Amino acid sequence: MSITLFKDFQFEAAHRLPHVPEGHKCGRLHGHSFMVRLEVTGDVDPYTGWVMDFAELKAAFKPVYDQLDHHYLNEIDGLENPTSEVLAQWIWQQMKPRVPGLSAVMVKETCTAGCVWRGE
Ligand SMILES: Nc1nc2c(c(=O)[nH]1)N=C([C@H](O)[C@H](O)COP(=O)(O)OP(=O)(O)OP(=O)(O)O)CN2
Ligand SMILES: [Zn+2]
Repeated sequence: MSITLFKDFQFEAAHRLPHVPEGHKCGRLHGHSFMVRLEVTGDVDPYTGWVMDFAELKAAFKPVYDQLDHHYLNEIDGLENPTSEVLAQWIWQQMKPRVPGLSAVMVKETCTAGCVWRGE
């Protein structure tokens, strides 16, 4: 039985979007409490009753979290234009080798805005 689990993370970071039109508010340096949701899809182990331990997923995300939390995203390799869309794909690239069952990465910049990357 295949099922999708998720775990949410929050980190604080600053960014600016260098390719927005002149005068756009997001061209200025500002910060967000970013929310990241990692989804993992797989079979439920009949003995443990889970796809994977949430704690294992948290441990796998820790090195990525440490790169992002309280950092200026534009200074990170691959995040020179740190839109939600770019960040979701970047997190996917970091996490997929660590978590083969990864099926989606959601990034929310605010309570009302974000995106979901489901890989290729
Ligand atoms: N498709 C995208 N559009 C925008 C992104 C993005 O990453 N992808 N990012 C931004 C800015 O980072 C901005 O900080 C967030 O945008 P917005 O939702 O407009 O922010 P507000 O909190 O001000 O939203 P309101 O609902 O108007 O209060 C912009 N666009
Ligand atoms: Zn922003």
